[in-house]
Amino acid sequence: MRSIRLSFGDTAVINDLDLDAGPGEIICLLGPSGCGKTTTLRVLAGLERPDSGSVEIDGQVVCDQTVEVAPESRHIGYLFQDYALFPHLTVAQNVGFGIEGQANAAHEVRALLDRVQMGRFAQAMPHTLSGGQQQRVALARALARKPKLLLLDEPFSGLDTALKIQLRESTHSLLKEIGTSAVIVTHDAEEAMFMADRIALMRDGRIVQLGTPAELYNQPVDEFTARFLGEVIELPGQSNGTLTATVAGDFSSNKPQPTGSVSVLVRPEDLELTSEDGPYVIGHRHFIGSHTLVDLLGQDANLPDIQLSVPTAQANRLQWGQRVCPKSRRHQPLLIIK
Ligand SMILES: Nc1ncnc2c1ncn2[C@@H]1O[C@H](COP(=O)(O)OP(=O)(O)OP(=O)(O)O)[C@@H](O)[C@H]1O
Repeated sequence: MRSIRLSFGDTAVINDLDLDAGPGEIICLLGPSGCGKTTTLRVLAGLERPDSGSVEIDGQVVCDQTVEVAPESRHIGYLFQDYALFPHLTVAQNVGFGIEGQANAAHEVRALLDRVQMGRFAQAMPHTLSGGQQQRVALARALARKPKLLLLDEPFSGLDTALKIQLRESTHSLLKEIGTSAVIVTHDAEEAMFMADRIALMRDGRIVQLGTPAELYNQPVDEFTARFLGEVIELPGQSNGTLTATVAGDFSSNKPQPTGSVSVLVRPEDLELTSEDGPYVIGHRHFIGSHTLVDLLGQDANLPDIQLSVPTAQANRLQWGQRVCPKSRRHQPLLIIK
């Protein structure tokens, strides 16, 4: 899609949005509630007409100022957030809906249901299925017409954590096996990192950053991206423009930096705890298995408390009130901000 703009009344919901998905590529639209993810998906599907811009699917313009191809003629599959299965049709009829007349339709339906491990439920009615089973049927139905592009809106929301993890894995494998390009909407950064080849992080109807999960996680363009993708620790620092000194060590960056008093953002896993006499003391420890979360209480007014995940064996050797110092494993910061 190119230069897409869309307003509802006076409110601009999509602002000049460009997005491409390569063959077989999985793109995740990630962002907070209301940033325009679902609307972007609906524009791709033809369920919403943009005020300007164009949409092309597999080399064919399906929407611009003069063209408007109907949703059913766009060769897309759409997996709705609530799955939207037809309640009065069986599982097999749901999957076969729209391909009934085609040669081999029954065989295709059976093969798809087997692929999503729902073969033995072919004659079941949707209301008798669990949420996870309904999701798999809806996925099979979305794939039945062999779409050029598959659109999935929050495909794992409303499922419990264990099932979500299992379905993410199986959906990812299936999409990669079939090789369909897909755009997935989610507000869950971990889910986006798991599923996506590239993530488009959105805010206020714009893409803030587009890149691989590792690029967004390790080289965020701004504080919003850094915090949205994972936990961040903020260390106060003094910068001369090239080198920034903090309690956890010196940071240098090849990008221009602000000078004077700054904040250095780092990922918690880039800090290690040393028993060196430092400006923090040990506070509460929260055992969570192989690691323990340790509260470090800043002993200086401008040093906020932080929490680090420390191997439990090391954490058990720490004493309440002991002075310690975190050290950075890397000299490259995530970001330096004023
Ligand atoms: N048909 C509509 N009429 C008016 N406003 C709408 C309409 N559809 C969406 N909006 C508004 O557009 C904005 C973006 O909505 P959208 O559903 O695309 O966001 P989202 O990022 O998918 O959010 P969520 O994760 O909560 O679903 C929101 O402020 C929403 O209230």
